[in-house]
Amino acid sequence: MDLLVETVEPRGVVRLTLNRPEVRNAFDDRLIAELTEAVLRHGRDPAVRVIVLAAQGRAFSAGADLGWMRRMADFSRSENLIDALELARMLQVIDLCPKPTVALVQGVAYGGGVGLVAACDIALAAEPALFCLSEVRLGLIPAVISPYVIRAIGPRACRRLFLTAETFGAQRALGLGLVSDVVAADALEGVAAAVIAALLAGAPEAQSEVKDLIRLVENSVMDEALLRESAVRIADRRSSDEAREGMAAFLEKRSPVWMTPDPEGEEARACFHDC
Ligand SMILES: C/C(=C\C(=O)SCCNC(=O)CCNC(=O)[C@H](O)C(C)(C)COP(=O)(O)OP(=O)(O)OC[C@H]1O[C@@H](n2cnc3c(N)ncnc32)[C@H](O)[C@@H]1OP(=O)(O)O)CC(=O)O
Repeated sequence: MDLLVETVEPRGVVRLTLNRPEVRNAFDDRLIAELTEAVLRHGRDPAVRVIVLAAQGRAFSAGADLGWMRRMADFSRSENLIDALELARMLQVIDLCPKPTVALVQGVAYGGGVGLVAACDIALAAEPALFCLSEVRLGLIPAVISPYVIRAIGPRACRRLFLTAETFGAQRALGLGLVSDVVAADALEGVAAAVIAALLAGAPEAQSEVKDLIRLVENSVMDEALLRESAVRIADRRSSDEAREGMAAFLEKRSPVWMTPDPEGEEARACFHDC
């Protein structure tokens, strides 16, 4: 399997591991299809609370598989377009996933690998991680990844990094906003566990709505309609079951009990997580 899919502890966490270490986890059409399907399926599953994206071996991802890209070069324009749209869809599915996504970047991320990092909500990078938007050195362009990378680090930094294709380390990635944290290599799993615990303590529907709201703000100009929309959302949220439970738990000095639908969809099930 090019993608390992595991349900791991604590309950509610799914770990997706890129598993093509022999090509530094470069993704071809098969891995793209597997990753897209896995994120879609687990993103819809009410029992899943957090999706972790990790990688096997010493690289996080060398981006698009250049053997596959080279083969595609001999196909027609429309076949290339269909193929490129699948790559674009994979990033969009990760970006729009209603569950929090956490990338564990333990090694190099090149080209499309940087796109994967940028599309996740949270990215933890281990010190040896190296990043490169290498496309122009290959005569390619960072195209389908650009919306996510430009959103993460802004157009000024993108001009520098897209045009020079220079490599940069985890600390610079942190300064640019490409990753959320930099940790020592041997601390990556421990920090990930702490972040996952914090995510599990939050209310699932509220987290999904937060992601939606961030997207709305990112895609809007700061106008009256946006201010009103954000007010409408919190007004509605206050009376939601989750908010009632969260506020009651605080006032009663206890941990909240988040309700999630049964995985079979038959009955509501209480899901308790320690804060
Ligand atoms: C998404 C879009 C575009 C892209 O993503 S374009 C691709 C961008 N990626 C790159 O430029 C990375 C190219 N690879 C490297 O520079 C290096 O391999 C590395 C990632 C820095 C790792 O170096 P290391 O020394 O650890 O490993 P090797 O170079 O010896 O590679 C081992 C093995 O893996 C093969 N390989 C590496 N990367 C790829 C790749 N991207 N595709 C296919 N194969 C790859 C390499 O050839 C070696 O194979 P051997 O058979 O063992 O020789 C477009 C958009 O945004 O729209």
